Amino acid sequence: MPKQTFPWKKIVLATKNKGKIGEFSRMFAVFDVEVLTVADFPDMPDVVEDGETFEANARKKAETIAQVTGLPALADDSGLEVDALDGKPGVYSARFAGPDATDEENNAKLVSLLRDIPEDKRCARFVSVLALAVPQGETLLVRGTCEGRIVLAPKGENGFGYDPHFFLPEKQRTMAELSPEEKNRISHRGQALGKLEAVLKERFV
Ligand SMILES: O=P(O)(O)OP(=O)(O)OP(=O)(O)OC[C@H]1O[C@@H](n2cnc3c(O)ncnc32)[C@H](O)[C@@H]1O
Ligand SMILES: [Mg+2]
Repeated sequence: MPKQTFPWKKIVLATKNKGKIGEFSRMFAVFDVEVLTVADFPDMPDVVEDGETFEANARKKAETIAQVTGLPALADDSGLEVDALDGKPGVYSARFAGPDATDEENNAKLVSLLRDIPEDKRCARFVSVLALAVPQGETLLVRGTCEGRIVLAPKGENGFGYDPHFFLPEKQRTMAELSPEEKNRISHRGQALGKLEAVLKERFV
């Protein structure tokens, strides 16, 4: 199948998260663009995610990497919002259990906080904000969400992060039980990339 045209020849993924890189690589395979990551460049600065919103952090990551590489850069700032925890962990999802927390530690903290809350009160959503920064021009921001609920027992081997604890009622499976294609079709990241694609089509075709 011929690849769909893309406004640029190259794009840099401004993320160090292997799970995100895997998902984006698959999603970008339909476009005629070379996908690079920060690992392809020596001496990339570490971006401090000190914003109060997903938008602020995504913008900072994308603009920093676009500036140092001279290429369009796509960043994703994402996380989990649990209603019973007043939207936590939110922008702190990666560091929920501490500054260098692993996925396992973050999941253990999530489970410990929700243990006494009945399952029908454990509504949650994944949020992904994508920022596309181009060397000249305004940064584009889009937001995608995916609704579900938190289960205490992890299930599934796919995905990353909170996926084994994120249950999708309409699929009757956790996010980690979906194939990579299925996850991309319904996920917060897939939704956000769809919106970005629509904005790019409007601007550049
Ligand atoms: O900042 P970068 O380098 O992109 O990588 P990161 O892992 O630090 O990413 P974030 O700052 O955006 O933190 C998002 C956290 O939310 C969680 N998360 C985001 N998307 C997820 C998904 O699709 N499935 C499960 N957990 C996800 C995951 O634990 C991440 O550590
Ligand atoms: Mg991060």
